[in-house]
Amino acid sequence: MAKDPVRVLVTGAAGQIGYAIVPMIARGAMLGPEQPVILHMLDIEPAAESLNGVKMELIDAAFPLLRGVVATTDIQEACKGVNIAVMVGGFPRKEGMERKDVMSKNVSIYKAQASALEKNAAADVKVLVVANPANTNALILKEFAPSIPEKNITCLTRLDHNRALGQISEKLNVHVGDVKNVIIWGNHSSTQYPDVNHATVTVNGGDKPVRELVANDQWLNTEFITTVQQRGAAIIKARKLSSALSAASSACDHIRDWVLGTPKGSWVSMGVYSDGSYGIQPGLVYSFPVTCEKGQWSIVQGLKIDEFSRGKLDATAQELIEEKSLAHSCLN
Ligand SMILES: NC(=O)c1ccc[n+]([C@@H]2O[C@H](COP(=O)([O-])OP(=O)(O)OC[C@H]3O[C@@H](n4cnc5c(N)ncnc54)[C@H](O)[C@@H]3O)[C@@H](O)[C@H]2O)c1
Ligand SMILES: O=C(O)C[C@H](O)C(=O)O
Repeated sequence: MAKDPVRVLVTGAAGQIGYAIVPMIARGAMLGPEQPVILHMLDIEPAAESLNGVKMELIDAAFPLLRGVVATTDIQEACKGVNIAVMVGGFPRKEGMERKDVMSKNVSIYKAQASALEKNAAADVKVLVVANPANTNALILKEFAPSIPEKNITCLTRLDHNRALGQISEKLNVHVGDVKNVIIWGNHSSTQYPDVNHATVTVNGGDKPVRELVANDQWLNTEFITTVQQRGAAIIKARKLSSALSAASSACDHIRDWVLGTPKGSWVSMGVYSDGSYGIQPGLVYSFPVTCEKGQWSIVQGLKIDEFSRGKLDATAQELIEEKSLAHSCLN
């Protein structure tokens, strides 16, 4: 039997990530090759004409899975009945800025859009916040949309996760698809902790620890970590624009695994509302290792955290505590 279409909202759809992600969604990269979709695209008034151009291109691309396009500058209309909301709308940082430098502009957008989502979206809407500062924007959205279950509001750290997989694959000269179970802990910022202590590579049908294969703790504990932490800044320096195709692709990965499930034996990183796991205080949106099944994520429990990692987990939590109070002061 033909499946009913799923309504997917992309905010900031006339921007860079928007332009990269809408064809991916319309081709099935987010919800699978059998799932029809209706795209809801939101942008602001000055971008209305450009947004309409994106709609024209979507029609011209004749995607068989695409069953409709709503392109609007009206937030209420954009949110009507959406099942998935990918929140990209906002302002990107420029060279020399930290992601929290776009805080005051972006958190107020998330406060305003929270109530529109709450009022208009499907009751079980799954929300992914991409715009920076992603964890704190997601937290603000959660606080101002109290009727959306907290488990349904997440932020993107899958890009950092994929960057970590990419660095290991390059170092070991192995296929990236054979590397798994890296972890991004904490904030999508330069304090995030990319952790390879539980990561493995499939070699001759068996899983071998990344630490054993790399055999260079000095590199893993220094350069590897800073490369992943600073990758967003390196892309901005090179392109003069922040990452877009990799962000769009990772956002599709995030939703796909959340909805369709993570492969057996592997986990991914997602920014989720903390429940106190690993000693991270509740009340923060923090990136954890998660597995997903039947549309629900759960934090992987029981991983051993050594002293080096403990310090890093706590430092990025501390930054999120500070961002949270800065965000609240921007909203007052
Ligand atoms: N979490 C991540 O891994 C990650 C990765 C890359 C980029 N980002 C962030 O994603 C965001 C978007 O990046 P981009 O490169 O696409 O930027 P962009 O400037 O190209 O596009 C952003 C779009 O959002 C629109 N917009 C602004 N205010 C809006 C509002 N109130 N409602 C709806 N739309 C609005 C703008 O008009 C623009 O079209 C930035 O904040 C960037 O820092 C996050
Ligand atoms: O670094 C940025 O500002 C953009 C994005 O968050 C990224 O990680 O590429």
